[in-house]
Amino acid sequence: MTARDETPGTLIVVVGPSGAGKDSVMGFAARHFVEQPDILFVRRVITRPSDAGSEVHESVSAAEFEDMRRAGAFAISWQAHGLSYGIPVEIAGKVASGMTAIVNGSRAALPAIRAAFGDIAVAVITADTLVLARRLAQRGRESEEEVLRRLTRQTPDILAGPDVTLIDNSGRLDIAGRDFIALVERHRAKTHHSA
Ligand SMILES: Nc1ncnc2c1ncn2[C@@H]1O[C@H](COP(=O)(O)OP(=O)(O)OP(=O)(O)O)[C@@H](O)[C@H]1O
Ligand SMILES: O=P(O)(O)OC[C@H]1O[C@H](OP(=O)(O)O)[C@H](O)[C@@H]1O
Repeated sequence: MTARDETPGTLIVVVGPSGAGKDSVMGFAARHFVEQPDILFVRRVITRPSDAGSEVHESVSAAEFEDMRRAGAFAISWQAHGLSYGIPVEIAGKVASGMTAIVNGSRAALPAIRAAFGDIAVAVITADTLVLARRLAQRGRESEEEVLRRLTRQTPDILAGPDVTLIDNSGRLDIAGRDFIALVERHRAKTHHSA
């Protein structure tokens, strides 16, 4: 019996290079699944000001983040780009109770996320390198230097694996968004069948 058979819900972890459109694709799906009680878009805790970017997150200071981490507030936490990110510990219980939870993850933290949650689904959002560069420059959230660091960030190769689905967002957002919605629906159907 696999962990998926034992766990009614699924954690869908969205990863991919900076600028590929993880937040945009998740936002598209969140509008589609609005008021669906079994679908949860996880609000991350991040040491980033709340007015930076489109992601709705809980913004905390570095000291507050460390206090929360020590108190066991996170199912998993990681660091990247000089920031700390945490997934609230309550999410594990919600997945165990049958919800389909969707979170913006990290390629580098995938092994730790798998270790914490067991059987997960991974959605890799990709886009051509030139598209990434253009989008990050246009978004304007980071300095030119930081954009360059993001474009050249070295991460483990996670494109293969039975739990991995690739979604190309080089083109229109609604095309990638619908592919992602279909992925969520597939996992949701598994939950309903095992109930
Ligand atoms: N399909 C698309 N077509 C045009 N612009 C897009 C598309 N998808 C995303 N964008 C834009 O590209 C920029 C990067 O998107 P987004 O912030 O969603 O990426 P991300 O993968 O979450 O990046 P990061 O990891 O840096 O947070 C944003 O300004 C967004 O509006
Ligand atoms: O490069 P990898 O390890 O995939 O991801 C590192 C971090 O970068 C992105 O965060 P942000 O929202 O752009 O700050 C991701 O969401 C992740 O938390």
